[in-house]
Amino acid sequence: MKNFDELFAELTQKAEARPEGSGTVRELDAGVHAIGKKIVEEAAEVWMAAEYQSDTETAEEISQLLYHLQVMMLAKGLTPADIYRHL
Ligand SMILES: N=c1c2ncn([C@@H]3O[C@H](COP(=O)(O)OP(=O)(O)OP(=O)(O)O)[C@@H](O)[C@H]3O)c2ncn1[C@@H]1O[C@H](COP(=O)(O)O)[C@@H](O)[C@H]1O
Repeated sequence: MKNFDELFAELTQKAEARPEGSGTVRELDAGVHAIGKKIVEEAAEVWMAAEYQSDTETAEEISQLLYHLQVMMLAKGLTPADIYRHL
């Protein structure tokens, strides 16, 4: 189990090291447009899960949305601190 900051640190490291087989590297290479589409898709899955599926499934979809938001943060050079200052 990891928290938001720990996942961001892991993804930052992946973006720098570019290990073979990393989905994060693949997604970053696809660019902001593709990442944005993934965010919209995952957000819709959160909505559908919240209305029609279990709390566990909803939590899983939310985790996937958070992951893709973090990939977008990396693509744009944003850090968690850039986000937290708006919360
Ligand atoms: N937390 C996640 C995570 N959440 C979601 N996803 C990806 O987001 C997609 C969501 O799955 P879905 O079933 O909703 O989508 P799908 O349409 O079936 O999948 P695709 O065909 O779009 O790939 C999958 O492709 C997952 O690989 C994630 N990919 C990686 N992580 C974590 O990120 C870290 C780095 O991962 P890598 O860069 O792949 O090493 C690891 O700790 C992973 O656990």
